[in-house]
Amino acid sequence: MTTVLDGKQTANDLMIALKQTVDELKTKGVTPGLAVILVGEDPASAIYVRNKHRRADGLGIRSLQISMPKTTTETELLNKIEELNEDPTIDGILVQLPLPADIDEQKVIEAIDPNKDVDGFHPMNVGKLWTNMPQVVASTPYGIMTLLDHYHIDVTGMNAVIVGRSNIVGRPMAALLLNHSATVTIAHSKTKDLAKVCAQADLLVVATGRAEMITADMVKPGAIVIDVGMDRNAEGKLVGDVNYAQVAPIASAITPVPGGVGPMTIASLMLQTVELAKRRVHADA
Ligand SMILES: Nc1nc2c(c(=O)[nH]1)N[C@@H](CN(C=O)c1ccc(C(=O)N[C@@H](CCC(=O)O)C(=O)O)cc1)CN2
Ligand SMILES: [Mg+2]
Repeated sequence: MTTVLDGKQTANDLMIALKQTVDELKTKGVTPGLAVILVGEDPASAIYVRNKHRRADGLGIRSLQISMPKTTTETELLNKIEELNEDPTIDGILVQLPLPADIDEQKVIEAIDPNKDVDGFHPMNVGKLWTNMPQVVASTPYGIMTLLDHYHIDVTGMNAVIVGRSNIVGRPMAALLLNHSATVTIAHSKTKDLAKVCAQADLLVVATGRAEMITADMVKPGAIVIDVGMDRNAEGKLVGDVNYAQVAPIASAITPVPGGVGPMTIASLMLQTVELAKRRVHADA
């Protein structure tokens, strides 16, 4: 029997407990504050930002949604970040990616106060993660670890293969799995004999952005398969990077798309915003 790792349900369960924590923080005079900046009109980004706002709202987190036009200059964006860095009511700052092409993404990420960098993308937080002293961790890999934990899956000693080397998913995923004592391989578009590498995996995490590219022959029977992809297939249907129909029957556990990793990404953002806000209680005490 294959276990479907239900990210939607898990996220809902976690948010019930988190609401209590937020309520407790409020009795101590701290309302967690999250600022989400969206530059331009990318329709998918607009949906994700709206979903983040809804989740925050439901928890009682103060969520500041800042929409800036696609004509925004890099300087204007940096000034806005500076303003939020200085705002004591804001615990977490996030700039929705991707940014318009004429804005330097790395420069923007590095402008965020590392202590408010709720996405964990700032080099200081990346460094802390890779030295196994994580402060804030990228939401998608953090959500995947939380989902595995929720299903009592211990990755210690597992052969973990990650397909994809992005700063948002692949790299931080590798660091987290290594910190949890998995044996980690990062595969990517230049990897030789990808099918053979994937077929060695006890845990396969796929984040390539290529619709249904992981087929049954690339998966070891009994493997745990985590699909980070959100792609459209030829019929325009939302699918993952894994061919679910082929792979689900041979996997021991698998995430669906939608309803797997995506909801956990947003849940992680909420969990870490509240963690950042908790430090305000200690600072004020
Ligand atoms: N600053 C950031 N930008 C981006 C991040 C990020 O973590 N920080 N990640 C992605 C987008 N993303 C969150 O921002 C995100 C994407 C998708 C989902 C989600 O819940 N997906 C649903 C399906 C949605 C659909 O129907 O289209 C699911 O998987 O069930 C949540 C968050 C890039 N940018
Ligand atoms: Mg860019």
